[in-house]
Amino acid sequence: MDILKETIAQLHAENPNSLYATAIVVASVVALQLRWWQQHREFEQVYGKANYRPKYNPMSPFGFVLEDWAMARLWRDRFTIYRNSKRDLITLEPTVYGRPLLYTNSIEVVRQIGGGGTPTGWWKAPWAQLGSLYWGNNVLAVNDIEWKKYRKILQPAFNPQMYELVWNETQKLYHDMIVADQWPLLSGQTREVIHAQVFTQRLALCVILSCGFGMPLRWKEETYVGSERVNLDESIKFQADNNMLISHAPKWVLALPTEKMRYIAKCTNTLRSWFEQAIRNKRAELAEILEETQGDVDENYLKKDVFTRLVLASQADGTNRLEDSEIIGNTWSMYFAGHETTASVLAATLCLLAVHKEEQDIVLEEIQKVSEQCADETLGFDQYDSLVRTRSCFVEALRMFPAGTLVLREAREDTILHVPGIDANGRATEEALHVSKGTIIGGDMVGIQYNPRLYPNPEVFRPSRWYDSTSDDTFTAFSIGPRVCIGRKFALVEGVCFLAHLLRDFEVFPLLEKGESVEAWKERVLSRTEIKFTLSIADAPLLFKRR
Ligand code: HEM
Repeated sequence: MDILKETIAQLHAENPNSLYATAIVVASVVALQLRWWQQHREFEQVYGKANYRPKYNPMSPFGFVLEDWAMARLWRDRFTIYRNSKRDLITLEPTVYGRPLLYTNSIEVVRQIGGGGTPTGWWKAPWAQLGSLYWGNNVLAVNDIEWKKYRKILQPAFNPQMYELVWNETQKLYHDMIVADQWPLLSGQTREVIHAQVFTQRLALCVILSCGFGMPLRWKEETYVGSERVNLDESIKFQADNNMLISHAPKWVLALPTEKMRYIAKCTNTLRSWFEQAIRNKRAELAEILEETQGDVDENYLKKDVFTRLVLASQADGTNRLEDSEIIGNTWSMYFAGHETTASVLAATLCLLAVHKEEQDIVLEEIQKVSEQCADETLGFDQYDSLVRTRSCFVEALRMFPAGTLVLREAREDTILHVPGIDANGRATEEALHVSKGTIIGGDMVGIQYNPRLYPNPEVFRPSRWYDSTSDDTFTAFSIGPRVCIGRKFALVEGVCFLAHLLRDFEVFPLLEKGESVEAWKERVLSRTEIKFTLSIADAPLLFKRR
């Protein structure tokens, strides 16, 4: 306030006409404040007094910059924010900046809002998708006919052949990693890893490149692209970490001559060159195949991988045709959705197993038993279904650290939501809540995974909750309904294969700092997350001992 007064006084001194300017500034501030106040009043009239008051709207740029996307606070308060609400829904009213919105920790509500394939009901509002639309329209960000078109192009690539490839590629990369990074080979030898994410991210990048895009990469292979001499892995990571800034900041901010902005430009150019080159190469490959087969291309080739299908669609006629920007947008969304997410969950699984020796023993017993039934003890994709306990550890870690944090939707019309809850006598209830057009709701994936109605004692790492899962739909952290994660099985196969190989060869322990107890390690590692576009465990310091 003092700064405002000083600025006004200075303006007056320098120029008497500044009175008009001052009046305009003050009127704008008052109008904004009134608008803010009116929005909040209307919201309270419809949905009742706020249950939760963070400073900023979690999805706003302010929330992102000033409070680690304010999601950090939702993570910190995950055991308490829904406690005083009788229904699995709260009203969240920012006290400093941003529109009020609803938040839910009910998977049943997510099922109702999670569509996006119809022109009515709930949708992914374009204002909330700026971060995902930077590279072009894509399946993650759009709605209605466009979404259906992308999903129809991409879905056939997610087939048993692809999952088998994911398994084989993960297995190959694991062995590559052991040799290239010189992991110990003699029993009892150890390896200290300060950030397990370094190798889980490399794995996830190589697997998505190979199985999603048909571009195999060896563990140590360099991925320099174009003239900028920036590594591809690094560019993707930097882009993802700074996505909010890149997609929301005005052009002049990105052109500022600071080190960070120059590096952002380099990473963006690297990725753009890579996308353009990849499209050119794929078009050339397709032309050759069409010539060789005289247009009679094998059905399996047409389902081959996501990238082939996207480039093929750019040669289609009519409404199914894709522009280059749509190929790039969809390629980016696959990278983004399929890379960091899986890598984060793998790191979290290893951390949780490091401090739950009893669970590690259960998994080892399963892996050894299943291996014994294989020729040469080589685990193949056929064994995936038998590794139930290994998969359960991955899914339980995903529950505790849900990499996809938010299913965000806006009501396109007045509608009714059926919201579950529990009454004062502990009986299950269901409320029909009238929701007005324009209301925003966040399907809070952290809230859902820690909802005691869905997962009793949610703070406990208990993989056995998943032993009897007969349907993938029970893995709620991948969302639910028509817009369920398209890469769900891809991530599960990659995670299980890598864990089965690593845990068969190595015992994992927490890597303690000097004088640190295991309890202190748990506090340092398991209670801190990093939330950018995805949620991940902040650090994963581990010690691996060769069995
Ligand atoms: C553990 C790993 C993963 C987690 C936790 C995860 C989580 C999610 C969630 C929660 C959604 C719903 C988002 C929304 O509706 O707003 C989603 C959608 C999506 N995911 Fe995943 N995902 C993972 C791995 C993958 C992989 C490996 C791929 C690709 C190979 C992928 C591709 C996608 C795509 C394209 C969508 C958009 C689907 C649509 O809207 O139709 N994800 N994911």
